[in-house]
Amino acid sequence: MLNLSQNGCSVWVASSTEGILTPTAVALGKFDGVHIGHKRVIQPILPLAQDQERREDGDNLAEKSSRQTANLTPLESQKERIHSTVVTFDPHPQEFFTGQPRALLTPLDEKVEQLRSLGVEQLVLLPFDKDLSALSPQDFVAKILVQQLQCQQISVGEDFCFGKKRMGTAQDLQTLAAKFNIPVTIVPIQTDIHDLSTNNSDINTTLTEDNRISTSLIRQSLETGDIEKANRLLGRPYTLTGVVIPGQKLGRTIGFPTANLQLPKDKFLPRQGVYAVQVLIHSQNPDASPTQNLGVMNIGNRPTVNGTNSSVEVHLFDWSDDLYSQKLVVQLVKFLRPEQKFPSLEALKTQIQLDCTIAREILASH
Ligand SMILES: Cc1cc2nc3c(=O)[nH]c(=O)nc-3n(C[C@H](O)[C@H](O)[C@H](O)COP(=O)(O)O)c2cc1C
Ligand SMILES: Nc1ncnc2c1ncn2[C@@H]1O[C@H](COP(=O)(O)OP(=O)(O)O)[C@@H](O)[C@H]1O
Repeated sequence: MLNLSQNGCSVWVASSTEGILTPTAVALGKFDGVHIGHKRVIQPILPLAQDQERREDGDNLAEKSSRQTANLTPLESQKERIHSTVVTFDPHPQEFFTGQPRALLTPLDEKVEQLRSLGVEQLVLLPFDKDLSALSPQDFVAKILVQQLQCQQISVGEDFCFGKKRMGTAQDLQTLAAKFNIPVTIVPIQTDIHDLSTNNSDINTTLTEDNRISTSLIRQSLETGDIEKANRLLGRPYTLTGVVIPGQKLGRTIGFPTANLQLPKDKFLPRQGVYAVQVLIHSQNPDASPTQNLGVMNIGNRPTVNGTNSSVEVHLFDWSDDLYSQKLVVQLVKFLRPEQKFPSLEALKTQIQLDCTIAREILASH
């Protein structure tokens, strides 16, 4: 069990159901990206929403809460607090079945940070293995949700599937959980309204799977460099978070020092090329607030200097201090151009100067 905390708030992260905070209100899913559709699924289990549901649920809930708090000392009633819990699978089920490592929009640390900012108290990573994948929907509900998680409330997306061969649907979950008096909220799939209102006049052709807000639609947008769309679907900027490591020390010789980022191995990278970015610099002092800066980023192999490996590097505007070992959170704003092989360092330098001018304009009006 890990307690990852920041700014005084923390998320309990458990890699099994042992020793977790119970009872729980559970949002179930993979939640890669924690996009706006995911947030709608998580929202009903947050403490405020739980209170509201309790108020709205009249007699039924009055009876339930008196059952929970009757004859309890304040400490005991605190123990009975329902803990908002996101339950997900590790590894990603697709990785388990294909054996192929899967790049993620939000590797663990980023997912925890997003959940923390939403007010989620606990993240349980169910080890996705042969045993878990073989559980029937009935057993999943009885053993995992009821017995181990002591679940009192559940929220899932409309397309949620669970149990052996993904046999159980969200409706099945509702029916099975009802036998244990556990209410299940089924959240409708969200669509990208921007595309519906701007792209097409024929509404029937646009109300397709293509407009569903999903992790794969965000991945596609990032792959094509459509950062505006990815950010819209995420409800926040797509970010690359890493620690600054040394590079070839060439940047400073052309007047554009670049902080090279070491990213988690499983981080999903957007299209290679140059971007306008906003950057949060976290100093090593955990109590200090991050500083916000603007800059340009290149993702690629640096063919001009015969680079062999892919790198992610950021040049910050109006900055000249050392950044080695610091944590940067780079927020992508706009894709500017693909990476190119220039005939000389001088030609590369001229192009980077132009990139900076364009990026400054974009970021100023952002
Ligand atoms: C805004 C920006 C654009 C870049 N564009 C290219 C490019 O088109 N082609 C290329 O080979 N390298 C490009 N680079 C990478 C440079 O080659 C790299 O920053 C330089 O070699 C310094 O590397 P170092 O940090 O290892 O010293 C770009 C870097 C930045 C910051
Ligand atoms: N404006 C800036 N943007 C990015 N890094 C900067 C800047 N000014 C100073 N630095 C520092 O210089 C380093 C980059 O210089 P560079 O010559 O490109 O070396 P390296 O190849 O090690 O990245 C960064 O890691 C950081 O410590």
